[in-house]
Amino acid sequence: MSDPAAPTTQDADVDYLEQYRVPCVPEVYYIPDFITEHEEEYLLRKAPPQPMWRTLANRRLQIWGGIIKNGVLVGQKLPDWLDKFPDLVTRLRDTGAFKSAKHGQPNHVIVNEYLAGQGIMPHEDGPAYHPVVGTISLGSHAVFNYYKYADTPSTDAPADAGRAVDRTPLVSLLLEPRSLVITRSSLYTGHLHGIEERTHDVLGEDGVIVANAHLVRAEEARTGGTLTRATRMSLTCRDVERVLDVKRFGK
Ligand SMILES: O=C(O)CCC(=O)C(=O)O
Ligand SMILES: [Fe+2]
Repeated sequence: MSDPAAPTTQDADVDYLEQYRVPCVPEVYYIPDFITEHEEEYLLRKAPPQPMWRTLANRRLQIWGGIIKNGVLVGQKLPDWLDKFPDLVTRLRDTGAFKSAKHGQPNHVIVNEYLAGQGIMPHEDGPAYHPVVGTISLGSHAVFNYYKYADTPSTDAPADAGRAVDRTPLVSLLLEPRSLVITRSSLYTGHLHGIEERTHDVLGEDGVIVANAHLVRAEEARTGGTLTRATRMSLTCRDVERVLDVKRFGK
């Protein structure tokens, strides 16, 4: 079993993140083995309650931490499997990545599950979130792409409302099982992100050059080769700044 790469509180500073910095991309950090195999197994097989899945055309999802209405989170306590075992919230806080966020740690988690061949269209996430996103991958890898708009953004145009997208990714990252990727940059605001619907990813010169090649476990990212996708579950963890406290109504 691999050890988690999570830091202890005393080394929760910029240096911890620096070693995981993705070169040539502003403020993106890739941390392999952020969670253990045991934790991964628990999260995949036991944790997300079956009745909570919402099935969409190309993935299914659960949303934890509350509902966002008009940019305000109607907050609900995160379940134990996100903040006790595994203690993901504390571990994410201890990376230091959320230091500049209002609550210093995530309060909202989207769980997505993709079968091999499924993905998510290029999109923007909206303004409710502080521009720090922590994404944990479980069960399978994915190639995560950032895209730019094909036109020059006009300052008063609403985000992605009918604007053409340049379908050649600006940057691609390989997200391996048990890894964490932290994005704290303009890549989340003013750009789009997505995952192509594929059963296999060809890496290297004949396929995708990933910007985090030297940080990943898979040799294929450096030497070239094909990775076969399986079912992937992702946890997209964020700090929603504006929270309506409804403790008195809920658990
Ligand atoms: O599965 C992922 O890593 C991406 C999920 C995502 O972009 C979203 O839920 O908005
Ligand atoms: Fe997204």
